[in-house]
Amino acid sequence: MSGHYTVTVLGGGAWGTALALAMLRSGHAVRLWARDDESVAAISRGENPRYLPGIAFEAGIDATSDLDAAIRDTDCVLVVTPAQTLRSVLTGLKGRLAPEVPLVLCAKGIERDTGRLLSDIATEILPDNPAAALSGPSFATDVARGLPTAVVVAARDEALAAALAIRFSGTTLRCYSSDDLTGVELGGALKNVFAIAAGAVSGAGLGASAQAALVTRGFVELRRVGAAFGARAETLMGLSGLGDLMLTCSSTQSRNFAYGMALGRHEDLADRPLAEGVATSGIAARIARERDLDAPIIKAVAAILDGAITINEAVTGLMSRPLKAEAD
Ligand SMILES: NC(=O)C1=CN([C@@H]2O[C@H](COP(=O)(O)OP(=O)(O)OC[C@H]3O[C@@H](n4cnc5c(N)ncnc54)[C@H](O)[C@@H]3O)[C@@H](O)[C@H]2O)C=CC1
Ligand SMILES: O=C(CO)COP(=O)(O)O
Repeated sequence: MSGHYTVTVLGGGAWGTALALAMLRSGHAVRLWARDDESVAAISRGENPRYLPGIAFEAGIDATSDLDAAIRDTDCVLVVTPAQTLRSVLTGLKGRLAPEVPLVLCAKGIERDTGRLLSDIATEILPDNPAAALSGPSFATDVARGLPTAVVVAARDEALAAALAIRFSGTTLRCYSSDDLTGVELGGALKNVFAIAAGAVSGAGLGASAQAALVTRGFVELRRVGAAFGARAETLMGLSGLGDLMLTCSSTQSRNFAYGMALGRHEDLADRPLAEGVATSGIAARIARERDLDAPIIKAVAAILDGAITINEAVTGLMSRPLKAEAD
């Protein structure tokens, strides 16, 4: 896996910038496409004050707002815009991106209107480009600062996943590989819903014991939903699943956890940073209903966000469910 490799990152937010830096530090030529000139100029200067305030980074990312220039003769495209924008971003690549160039999906979510996983959207729109996903416990600020981080790169083609993981890994980013694309995608998408729930428990002052119970039972739901999608249990016990739950269900650095905290404290929820779990909770609850899956926490988060129930009512509902064996 040696030789010159060009990586294109689509998205100039926190995670796009951090991954571009990680790719640069792994020795690749890196282009970053952002839709606004302000971000392009800032990233070229070595900063991204809007999304990574206070972090100065090395020069070397070739930032541009010209999509064709960004994808020309590239070896790999990392798609790092929010999950609900993936369809429009990939549609913009149609007829422009060379076939066979892998698409590495780095957002964490499920399409709100269709319930589709991001790799399904990619395969629908760009069937000639193999889809992969990168996920795991990784705050953009940590990665941008060069702190040690481990993630998983998944593709249905095991050899592709392994090749990408080797390419992407560097001294501070360690990439494991997996052929369980569905499991890796679901782990990343659903942990955001549980992070909102954990944040709400914290914000509402319900105690550390309740928070631990919530995350543990959330993990059970993740495994149930995962099984319905054909995800492997061991994948969900890995970095994109348990690992990301541990990170984002316990840290105010997580935007989803912080969103939940604000919810629990009855703070204003307008104009907050991106919290992917908001969109994912509604569609995940719908999927659970349609497939008759036992997912009370997911459904409670969706109902709270819809304004259908309060946090107190959700807690009462969860605590008064029929008693049963833990393993059921
Ligand atoms: N920030 C983090 O620590 C991590 C984020 N992620 C995931 O990465 C994805 C992106 O998150 P962030 O970069 O953190 O969000 P962000 O809010 O920091 O940045 C989003 C970027 O996408 C751009 N964007 C939005 N809509 C667009 C469109 N239609 N076309 C082109 N560009 C568009 C925005 O201008 C902005 O530059 C999310 O799914 C998130 O869950 C995953 C791991 C870590
Ligand atoms: O996915 C993340 C870390 O792995 C980032 O979490 P937030 O989007 O909640 O900030």
